[in-house]
Amino acid sequence: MVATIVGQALAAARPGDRVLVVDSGSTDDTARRAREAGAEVIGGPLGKGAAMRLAVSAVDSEWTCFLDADLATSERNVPALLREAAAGGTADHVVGDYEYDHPGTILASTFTIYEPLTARFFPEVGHLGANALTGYRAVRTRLLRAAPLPADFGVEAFLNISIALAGGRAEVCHLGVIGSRYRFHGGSMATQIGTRILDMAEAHGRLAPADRPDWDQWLHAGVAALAPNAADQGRSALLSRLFTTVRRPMPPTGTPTTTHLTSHSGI
Ligand SMILES: O=c1ccn([C@@H]2O[C@H](COP(=O)(O)OP(=O)(O)O)[C@@H](O)[C@H]2O)c(=O)[nH]1
Ligand SMILES: O=C(O)[C@@H](COP(=O)(O)O)O[C@H]1O[C@H](CO)[C@@H](O)[C@H](O)[C@H]1O
Repeated sequence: MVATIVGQALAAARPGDRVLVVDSGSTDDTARRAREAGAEVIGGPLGKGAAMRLAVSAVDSEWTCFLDADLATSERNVPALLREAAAGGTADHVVGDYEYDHPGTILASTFTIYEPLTARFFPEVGHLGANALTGYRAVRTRLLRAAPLPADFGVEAFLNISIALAGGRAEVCHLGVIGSRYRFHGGSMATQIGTRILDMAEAHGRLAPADRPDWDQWLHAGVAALAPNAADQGRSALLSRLFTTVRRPMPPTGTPTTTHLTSHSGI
């Protein structure tokens, strides 16, 4: 499967570009297939963000384009569309939105975990399309070096938030219909996304540490609601369950502590 996206990247590449595949602890034939397709392959640790971090340390181009390995079909060349948007506009971060080839696909953790938490704690991120956690995006490389990327699936939430906080301008680029493997990660992906946002909210003084257990509980309950449920009969039942989840009240939030600010104020 990796050969498809490598072929697209090679077709989109310009002189000086590198097409890198980080083989992050895969146990299948990914490395060989990627090499045979024409990519440079570097061995890396398990974890999506860890793989992306390694790639960032290996490039020196102005832009870095991230592409998921499991693209099976697409109407147009995905990296070429991302490059075009990056080169032709004023954005620092191009977020690739796309249609799934299965029209019933519901991005459950995106809309029950990522969207509500980001809207609550980081409203400056704004709306980044229907698939804000997309694995297809281009970022100005200097913005990727400001802080190490988290090792897990919280990496896209981290990018959306940290680039917005740094004043980077995001733009959504439409990639058409993409066919890829879709799997439920047993809640671990949703937990990683939510935990990353809550960690960042605490680190940026937007969530008081004393309130964190209530938010962890809110996250935990949301993740539990995402698991496939035998009682769901079709898409409507699943959606209805997710809507109930989205509407559950968020914990009240106290004022984050600001003692470090007053102690430096000199007043
Ligand atoms: O340890 C990992 C896990 C994932 N990935 C990359 O992250 C993408 C998305 O992961 P996955 O397909 O498991 O998630 P999904 O897109 O189904 O939510 C994969 O295609 C890989 O390119 C990776 O590099 N290392
Ligand atoms: O499978 C998908 O399309 C989503 C997750 O969908 P959900 O909202 O968890 O159902 O995965 C995206 O988000 C991950 C975490 O940010 C990224 O790493 C994937 O590349 C991206 O496809």
